[in-house]
Amino acid sequence: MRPLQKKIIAYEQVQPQIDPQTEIQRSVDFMQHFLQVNHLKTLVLGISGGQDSTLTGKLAQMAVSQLRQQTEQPDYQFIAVRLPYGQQADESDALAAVDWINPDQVYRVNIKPAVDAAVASIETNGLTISDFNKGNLKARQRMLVQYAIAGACQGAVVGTDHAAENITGFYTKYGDGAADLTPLFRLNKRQGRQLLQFLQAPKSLYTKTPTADLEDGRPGLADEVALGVTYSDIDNYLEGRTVSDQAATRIEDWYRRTAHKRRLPYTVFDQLGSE
Ligand SMILES: NC(=O)c1ccc[n+]([C@@H]2O[C@H](COP(=O)([O-])OP(=O)(O)OC[C@H]3O[C@@H](n4cnc5c(N)ncnc54)[C@H](O)[C@@H]3O)[C@@H](O)[C@H]2O)c1
Ligand SMILES: Nc1ncnc2c1ncn2[C@@H]1O[C@H](COP(=O)(O)O)[C@@H](O)[C@H]1O
Ligand SMILES: O=P(O)(O)OP(=O)(O)O
Ligand SMILES: [Mg+2]
Repeated sequence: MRPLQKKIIAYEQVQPQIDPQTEIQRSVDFMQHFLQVNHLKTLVLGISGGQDSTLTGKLAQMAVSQLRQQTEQPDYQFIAVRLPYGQQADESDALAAVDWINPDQVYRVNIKPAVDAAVASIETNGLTISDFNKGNLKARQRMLVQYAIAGACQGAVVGTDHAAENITGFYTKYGDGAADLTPLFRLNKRQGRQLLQFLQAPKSLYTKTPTADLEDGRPGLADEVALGVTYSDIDNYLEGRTVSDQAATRIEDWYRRTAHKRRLPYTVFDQLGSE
């Protein structure tokens, strides 16, 4: 195994094989424990219609439903948040995901007015906000809304980050990368799919092409196209298998370039340039 591969696997804590039932219970137990020790009542998560939020949302709903039964406290709840930027092209997938999760509450906030207003205000200073940059602003606006909801409901924001996204830093810093707990951490993309299959999710939701869908000019751009490497290669790498030198180099390049996202902000005590 490549030396950096070994180091990354140790950090991401991915197992080469999993038992889906065990991992489902592990994430559910973790979320319940998190709520109880922090005296919080609500889990909040944006549901996009993609694989990761479908799985995380289902596990969050399972966690609070069981907790209500076990504790006889009715105030534990899961709030699913629909956060389209105007009209979402794959709205039907988002509705199918919400339908399957069957959340206690569903809120809907159109982020378009806030995002467009922010871009317009910033641009009055003579700056141009690129479509890519605006995409990250959308992700941050979604996070802002989720934190406002959590703040109003004794809640915590759940993140959907998992090993295959974490290793590549394929998320917006302080956007979808910001959360209070990440119950999928340790799983790669195919293991998340395994959990959805075990839970008998609609097949279309776990066979769907993963997309951040952030850019106006490239709607539904596949993560794998943006990354230049497939999830299959990333998953194999994380399971300690051999992948082509080209794929490994690409993955390790993403890993190095995004080191700043997997840590707290730099301070005067940091050795800059040492990562
Ligand atoms: N597919 C899409 O539609 C789409 C659109 C936008 C973004 N994305 C993805 O979302 C992710 C986010 O994009 P991003 O990483 O360009 O933006 P980001 O906002 O997550 O991170 C960039 C910011 O991090 C900070 N930063 C950069 N390098 C740093 C360093 N070495 N040390 C400390 N801070 C540093 C800077 O503030 C910079 O603006 C990417 O993986 C991108 O591909 C996808
Ligand atoms: N359109 C969306 N509605 C609600 N929540 C969303 C939407 N798009 C993204 N999200 C949330 O962000 C994460 C990350 O998405 P990626 O596809 O991995 O970029 C997603 O899991 C949702 O929680
Ligand atoms: O985060 P999601 O739910 O949008 O899943 P994907 O990353 O597969 O688009
Ligand atoms: Mg997505």
